[in-house]
Amino acid sequence: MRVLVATAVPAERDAVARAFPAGYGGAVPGLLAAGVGPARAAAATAAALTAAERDGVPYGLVVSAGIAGGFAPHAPLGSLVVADEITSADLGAETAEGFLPVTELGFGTVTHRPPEALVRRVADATGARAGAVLTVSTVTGTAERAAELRARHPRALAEAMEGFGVAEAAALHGLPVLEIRAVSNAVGPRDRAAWRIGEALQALTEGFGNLAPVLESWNSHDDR
Ligand SMILES: O=C(O)c1cccc(C(=O)CC[C@H]2O[C@@H](n3cnc4c(=O)[nH]cnc43)[C@H](O)[C@@H]2O)c1
Repeated sequence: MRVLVATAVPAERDAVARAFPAGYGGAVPGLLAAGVGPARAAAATAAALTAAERDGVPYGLVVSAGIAGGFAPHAPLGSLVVADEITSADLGAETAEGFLPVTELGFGTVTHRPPEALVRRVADATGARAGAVLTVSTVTGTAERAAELRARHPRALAEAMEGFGVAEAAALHGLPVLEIRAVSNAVGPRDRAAWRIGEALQALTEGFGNLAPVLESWNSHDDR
């Protein structure tokens, strides 16, 4: 089964690629730097999946991967998280009574759920914490917004900007999805000096190194 790993930027793609050095004996995933944000990620991932199908080499699993903000104290800097739900946190309507997700407006979806058994295997193999990973179009920059998101999503471990878009593309192609993130900063007040992007990229490389046998041995029938 072929695996497509979609990151946002080339630095994340290259961090994943370092887990599969020249001479690596197993299957190397397809790697795509899809761009930042859910819309760009969805469009680029859908295009890659369509091209692979057209060329007769379809993918069987799609992975959204990269760095993320972690909700303290649940996801510390440098740690890995794996999504057991991929939820769009800002797709909906603001009302006087608070935020309403699009599902409560009568359309769409706001959550995709990766295969449970695969999430467990990823967590066991990498030490990643499993929980909700939120997709946002605006990076959180205040403690108030961080608290509001956690109040609405008490299981949230991290926020990033692409997972839901990648998951929408995978779903349109009838494919399972995973989201794996390495925490580069805390969700909350903006503090660029506190970002640990290098450490997070290193954690991503190590995580994918440990993950490789899991991805190679998993097939979607395991979860049915
Ligand atoms: O300017 C800022 O204050 C700021 C804070 C955190 C991240 C950014 C980015 O532009 C990175 C976006 C990029 O990285 C992922 N990412 C990393 N940390 C976060 C976060 O705390 N919230 C949302 N996304 C994050 C994201 O998936 C993008 O690909 C700027």
